[in-house]
Amino acid sequence: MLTKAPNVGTADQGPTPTDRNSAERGPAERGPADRGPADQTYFVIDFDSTFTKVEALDVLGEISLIGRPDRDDVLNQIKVITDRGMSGEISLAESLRLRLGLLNAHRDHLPALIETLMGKISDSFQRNKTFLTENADRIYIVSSGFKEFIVPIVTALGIKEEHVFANTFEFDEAGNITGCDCDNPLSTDKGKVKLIRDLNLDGDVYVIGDGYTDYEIREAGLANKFYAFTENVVRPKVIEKADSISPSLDDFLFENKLSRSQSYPKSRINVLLLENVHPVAVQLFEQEGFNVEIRKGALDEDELIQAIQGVHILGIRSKTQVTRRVIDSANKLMTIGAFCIGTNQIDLEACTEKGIAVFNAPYSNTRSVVELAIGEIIMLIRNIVPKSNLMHQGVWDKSAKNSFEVRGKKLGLIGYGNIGTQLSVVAEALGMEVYFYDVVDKLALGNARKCKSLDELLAVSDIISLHTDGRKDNKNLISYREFGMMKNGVIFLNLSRGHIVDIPALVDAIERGKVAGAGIDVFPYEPKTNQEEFMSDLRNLPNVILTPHIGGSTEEAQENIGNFVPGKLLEYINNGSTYGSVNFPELQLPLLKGSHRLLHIHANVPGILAQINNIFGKYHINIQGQYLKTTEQIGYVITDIAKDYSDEVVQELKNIDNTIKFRMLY
Ligand SMILES: NC(=O)c1ccc[n+]([C@@H]2O[C@H](COP(=O)([O-])OP(=O)(O)OC[C@H]3O[C@@H](n4cnc5c(N)ncnc54)[C@H](O)[C@@H]3O)[C@@H](O)[C@H]2O)c1
Ligand SMILES: O=C(O)[C@H](O)COP(=O)(O)O
Repeated sequence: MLTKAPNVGTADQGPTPTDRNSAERGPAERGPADRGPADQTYFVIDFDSTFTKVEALDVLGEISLIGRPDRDDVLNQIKVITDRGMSGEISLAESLRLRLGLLNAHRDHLPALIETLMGKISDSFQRNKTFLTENADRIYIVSSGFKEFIVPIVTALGIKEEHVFANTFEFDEAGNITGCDCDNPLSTDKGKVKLIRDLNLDGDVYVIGDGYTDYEIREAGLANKFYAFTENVVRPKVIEKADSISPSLDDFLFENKLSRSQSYPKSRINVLLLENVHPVAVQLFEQEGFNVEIRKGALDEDELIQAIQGVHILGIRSKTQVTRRVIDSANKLMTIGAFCIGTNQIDLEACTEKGIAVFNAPYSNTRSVVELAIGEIIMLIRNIVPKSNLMHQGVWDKSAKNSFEVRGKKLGLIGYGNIGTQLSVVAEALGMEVYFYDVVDKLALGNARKCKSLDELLAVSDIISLHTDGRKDNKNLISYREFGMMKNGVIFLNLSRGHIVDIPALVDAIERGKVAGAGIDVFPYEPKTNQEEFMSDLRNLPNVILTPHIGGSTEEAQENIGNFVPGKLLEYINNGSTYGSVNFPELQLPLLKGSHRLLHIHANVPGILAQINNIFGKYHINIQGQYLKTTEQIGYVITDIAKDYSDEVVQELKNIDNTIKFRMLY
């Protein structure tokens, strides 16, 4: 059932994963409680590389040095000096003096500088304008930069001008910047310390910045905590001094339970990508602000159990076995992306029971498999492999014996899904007669003929290609009996899943000449990494093409998958949409705008929706949109509500019997 209400729009939210059974106080539980700071709490915020993504004097140099032949060289010198000053290697006063000397800047350069900086405000500061505005009384910008450009930038986000403490430029009569006001403590070493001492803030002080001079405030005992801000720049020397690291302002606000734009800071979302997933996927997750860890090969069960701790999003390909033990031990896992078609390597039942949504890429590599199958069919029926091997040994064996055209041959496809049907069409274009057998009644494409049974297909085909899915029941689908039913000299291909073919039976059929040529891409056991030796009785048999599970391994397919799967995972994480999930009720949700979205995953038993709505009724909460979909095992209810609600509502929703997972998005 799907119920829907209007007026739901966009939002930029992170997830708030909460496992009902988890003892840990999860972020979802914090949502409505996250309000303003206690009285007499002050936030001291740095400007360059914290409030903005850049160092303003670097940008000023880019403007003021335009046309100078040594521009790049001078800019580089400025950057080096900035970094040395920021990490405490040289004094602040020295760093300022050196940089101003190199800049050759003029008053007329300032409007362009301000315009550039306006576009370089740190993303998380832009997102949290409401926090900055609502708490303007307690926020101080303290910087060794210059008021001339800081004030217009920070006041645009609600900061009070009188709370901006920074240097001021000195100009000569012609408007050239000649230096800075030397009486300002911020132009001197430990200037921020002097300033904060003079401010005499009466309460708790939290300092957020990327530089050593920010840490000095804490070192002097004038702040409760120093947060190293790493959204734009990571300075190891500063980090090692910090009480805490804030990869974004959202993270800082989350840590301090303050109201913020994201329900859960994206910088806290951990992604683990295994098996050489395409770099475009890494990029997509990083652009989103997630932490991404990548590993080249697959992991075994114990390794994965270790690696998955704290991971919210797992990305794998066909090799990694995600067993029930792995799922049971995953403490934060919300979703799994199979960067391939097959999902037989994942215990989907265990995932569903734990409320973990699984996605795959059902189409992105199908064409690649089809092309490889066609290529192999031609190579095998022409007996090319032995001929090529002989040529490498210097043997010239020109003959037409056992070499045939594919035109007019009968191709039997077992499994007529996304790959089987495409292969059917391409094979017909080459003049082959296509037969197929599928357990599901499928529409025949082109002139393909449907077989009533597997046996019928086995008996009629000159070439047999396997394209069934990897469900457990298909283990040894093709064994001694099936090879026995095939024509003598059949060409046999398996580019689907290794366990579907009984390898001893295949070896026997090849050795007896029943199978004249075989193309095998998938194996019951496959090496975990490229370093592991491939062991198989299929090695060194005549006219057998062995490939290392590369049916879908083309640049095009991998890039397509690398784009497709993160798209699905991000929609789920950011919006709750499950469209395309292989184990969850599928819901394509509208983007969220202006409301809070509560996502409730539960065992599919009667009465849960009524219980959820009773709670909303009890607390007089107006539902702006509600969506429900169920599968046999689970139900997924999404409710968009107005922002104002209490902790009790969340607690009661989580306490409903049979709740599997609950999270909130805003
Ligand atoms: N070698 C590779 O690199 C590579 C790449 C992509 C896909 N694959 C594998 O190829 C296979 C096919 O992929 P797809 O995208 O076409 O899958 P699909 O799900 O679209 O199609 C599979 C078809 O097989 C049918 N089927 C299942 N069991 C059957 C049986 N016992 N007898 C007859 N029909 C049966 C299903 O009804 C379905 O129509 C999958 O196993 C997939 O994992 C391998
Ligand atoms: O299921 C698939 O798509 C194929 O088997 C390809 O798997 P891979 O991504 O591990 O190569």
